[in-house]
Amino acid sequence: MKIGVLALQGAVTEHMKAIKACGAQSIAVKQGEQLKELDGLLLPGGESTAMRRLIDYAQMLPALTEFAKNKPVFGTCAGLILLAETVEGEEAHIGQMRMTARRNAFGRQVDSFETELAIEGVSDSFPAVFIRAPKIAAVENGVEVLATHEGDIVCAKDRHLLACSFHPELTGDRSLMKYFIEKMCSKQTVN
Ligand SMILES: NC(=O)CC[C@H](N)C(=O)O
Repeated sequence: MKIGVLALQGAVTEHMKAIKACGAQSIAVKQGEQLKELDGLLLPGGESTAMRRLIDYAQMLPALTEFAKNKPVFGTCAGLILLAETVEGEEAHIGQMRMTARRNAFGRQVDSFETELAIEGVSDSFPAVFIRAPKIAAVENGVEVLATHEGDIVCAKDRHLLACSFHPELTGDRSLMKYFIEKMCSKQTVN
């Protein structure tokens, strides 16, 4: 199994390690061409505006959008924002996941926090690290809410697309990455 990590900016190395720890091959993706060989793609946390600029510079947006239409993609934090069909107050980016993202919904960098979350079908107590995290302000019909934090949606699944507000790569708990790789990438279902 080959899982790519969009490697233009953000928490790339940690995700590459997490993918390897789940028994898959991890590939640092810097060009659209590389997407062809992948079974799934991870969009890391970082800064979505910076990532979008680098995506445009590498002319990758059409290839990323095409990939996300029918292949498994997991967007974490800034990656969630890239995946969202609607981003409050700004243009969408890849835009394939049927939800609305609200950037920096949990405050500033100093308001970063860690909490234990119940994630449906994944874990009863997942250690979730929130760093200037977005929340999922709304989901459309058919999108499964997998986790909430104090009423806010922080993890959801839309067909072959998965997104979470927090940084799953920053702790040793690999259960969410395992879920993505084993349950979502190995099937290769096209809608
Ligand atoms: N840790 C993160 O990925 C933060 C996301 C960042 N605040 C953004 O809007 O892109």
